[in-house]
Amino acid sequence: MSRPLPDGPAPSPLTDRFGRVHTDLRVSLTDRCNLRCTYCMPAEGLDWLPRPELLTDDEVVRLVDVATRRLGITEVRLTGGEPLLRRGLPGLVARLHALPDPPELSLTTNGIGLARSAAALRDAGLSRVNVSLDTLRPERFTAITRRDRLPDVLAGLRAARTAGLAPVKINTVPVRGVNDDEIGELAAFAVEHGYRARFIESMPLDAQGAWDRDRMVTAEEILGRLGERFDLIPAGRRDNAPAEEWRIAGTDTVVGVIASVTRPFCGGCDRVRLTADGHLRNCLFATEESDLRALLRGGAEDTEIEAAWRNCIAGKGPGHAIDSPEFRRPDRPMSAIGG
Ligand SMILES: Nc1nc2c(ncn2[C@@H]2O[C@H](COP(=O)(O)OP(=O)(O)OP(=O)(O)O)[C@@H](O)[C@H]2O)c(=O)[nH]1
Ligand SMILES: C[S@@+](CC[C@H](N)C(=O)[O-])C[C@H]1O[C@@H](n2cnc3c(N)ncnc32)[C@H](O)[C@@H]1O
Ligand code: SF4
Ligand code: SF4
Repeated sequence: MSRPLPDGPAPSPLTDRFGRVHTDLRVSLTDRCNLRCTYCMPAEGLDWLPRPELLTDDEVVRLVDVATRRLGITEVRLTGGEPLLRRGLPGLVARLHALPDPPELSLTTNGIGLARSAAALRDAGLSRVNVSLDTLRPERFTAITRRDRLPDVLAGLRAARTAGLAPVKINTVPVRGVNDDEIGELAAFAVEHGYRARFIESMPLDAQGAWDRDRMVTAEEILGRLGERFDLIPAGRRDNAPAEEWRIAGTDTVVGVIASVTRPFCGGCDRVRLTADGHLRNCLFATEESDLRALLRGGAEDTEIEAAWRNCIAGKGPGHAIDSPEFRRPDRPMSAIGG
């Protein structure tokens, strides 16, 4: 939505050739991670970006400033890799919150370290947080993430709720034969503790290229599992958000399904992504990027950054083509794009 500015014209919307208006920016703050989820990256990790290649805090703030003042971006989600690994994150959040046209700020995290930082992040201006959790069973957690950190994640969830980073949403990627039998339990856990639960179809974006459609648990199956245990009342979809949502009858708990593969929502896509090394991507599955870091470090004016951004969005395709024979994985995996 266009908003008037105290010192200039309202930003003109960031519209692509299909008429989709982009208001949601996802910013990856690092490609590093302290977990090794099997559906995301290999046990040995990846060749992390060298630190000088990462955008500095000043550079992130400058790009978000341009995006909010000139391009109509209203929401910014901080992600990664694991964004809580970024040093001084509350300070960066505070700077983004203090911009002339501050966006709504949210965070997607694996929750490790959130127990320590939730209150500081809220005080800095973070609105809400989504925490990834694939199982409630310690041994299974270690098998899925290759790290023994379940208590840290649960403590992070509690701290986020206590800090009022609401709603706290849990993101679960069910994998057949691994944790798909826990869908009902995870939803019951959300009811008991006042979280929202979302179940995500896995996508061919793991770094090892091992994604297998047959191991992906479909939205239909997820809803079948939930339906065995609960009555679900449709709650619709919030604007262009990926999650279709239901309220669990007799509770205030909302559960969602993100069916990127079997029920793609590309027709309403309002997202653009900035990688940790400053490359703009018009789609999770984009095969081309626009190097904003080179512009920044070359001394570009705001107008040049704005033009590059609009040009990137102008080249956006209709959506992913996971089911097409021509489908080609992007060069970067999910953890390096910013999920
Ligand atoms: N295909 C596709 N999937 C997406 C996109 N954005 C998010 N997702 C999927 O949704 C999952 C959860 O993303 P989150 O980072 O929690 O963000 P979100 O669901 O947009 O967050 P809310 O604003 O709280 O609804 C990701 O892991 C992706 O699998 C997108 O633009 N395209
Ligand atoms: C890439 S992670 C980055 C943020 C943080 N490390 C986390 O796990 O929340 C963002 C989201 O992507 C999801 N994700 C990772 N690999 C995925 C895949 N192959 N398909 C679908 N979602 C995936 C994770 O479950 C998580 O909810
Ligand atoms: S899903 Fe998130 S926590 Fe898991 S390995 Fe990927 S980036 Fe790390
Ligand atoms: S796959 Fe691309 S076009 Fe489709 S919703 Fe995701 S980012 Fe948007």
